[in-house]
Amino acid sequence: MSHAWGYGAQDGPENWAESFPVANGPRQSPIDIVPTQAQHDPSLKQLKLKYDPATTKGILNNGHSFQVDFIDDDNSSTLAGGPVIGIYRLRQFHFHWGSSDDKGSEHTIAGTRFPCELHLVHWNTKYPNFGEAASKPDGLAVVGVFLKIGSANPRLQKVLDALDDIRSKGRQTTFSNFDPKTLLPATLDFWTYEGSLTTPPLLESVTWIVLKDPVCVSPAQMAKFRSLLFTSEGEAPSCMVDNFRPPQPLKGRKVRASFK
Ligand SMILES: Cc1cc(=S)c(O)co1
Ligand SMILES: [Zn+2]
Repeated sequence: MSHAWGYGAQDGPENWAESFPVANGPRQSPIDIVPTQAQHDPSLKQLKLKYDPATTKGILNNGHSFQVDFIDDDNSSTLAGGPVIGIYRLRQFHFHWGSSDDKGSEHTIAGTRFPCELHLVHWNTKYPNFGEAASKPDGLAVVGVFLKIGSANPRLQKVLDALDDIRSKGRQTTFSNFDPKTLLPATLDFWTYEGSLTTPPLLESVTWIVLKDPVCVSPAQMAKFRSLLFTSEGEAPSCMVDNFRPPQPLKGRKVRASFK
C-alpha cells in the first residue's frame, strides 16, 4: 500500500504519524536549535568534505522537493570528521522552502526561521548501500545549510536554471559537473545532534550537522524555487512551497557545538 504523504492539510506533517508512527519517536527532526543550550564539544573534529563534481548524476522533481543526485559507487564524494566515525558518501542534496520569506527552513535557531534550508545527504560506507544505511542508527549524515535573503547567490544559479526543465513531479533532466561545496558558507562551524529524516519514512538514522553560518539567496531566486509544482503534468497544478516539517520535541537530546 503506498503511503501517500505531502504537506497539505490532509496529508501533511500533522498527519504523518497515522502512516509513519515513528513520527512520534524519540529522535525526530528537525528541531529548534537554542545556541545558549548547545554545549561546545572540543573533541569534535573538523568537518572534512571532499566532493568530485564528476559524480553529479542529474536533477529530479520528486514531488516533495527537487534533488541533485550523485554517483555513489565509490568514495569520490565523501564526508568524514565532524561528529561521525568513518566515511560517508554523498548521495543527493535537496532543499526545503516557504511560500514567503518568513518561513521555509526545517531547523530553526532560537525560533528564527529562514526562507530555505539545504540538505546534503550522505550514507555510512560501513553499510553496503544507501537503502541499508538509511535503516541504521548511524547510517546517514545530513549537512544542513540555512539560506537567508540577500544578494543573488551566483553559485546557486546553475541549480536554479535547471528548474525550468523539471517543473512537474517526476520530471528529471541532465545536470552535471556541479561542486556542492560551492553552496557552503566560508566557515564550517556546526551544531550536531542525533535525529531523523524530516520526510516520511522519518527514519531515525541521521546524524545532523547543521552549519551555523547561512548563505545568501535573493528574492528572485526564491521565486524560482516557488515556481516548481508538487503535481505531475496533467494534474491540477499545486505550487511546491512550504515543503518543510516544523521543529519536533527534543526529548532529552543534547545538541553539541563545534565552536565556542
Ligand atoms: C534521504 C532524505 C533526507 C531528507 S532530510 C529529506 O528531506 C528527504 O530524504
Ligand atoms: Zn531534507
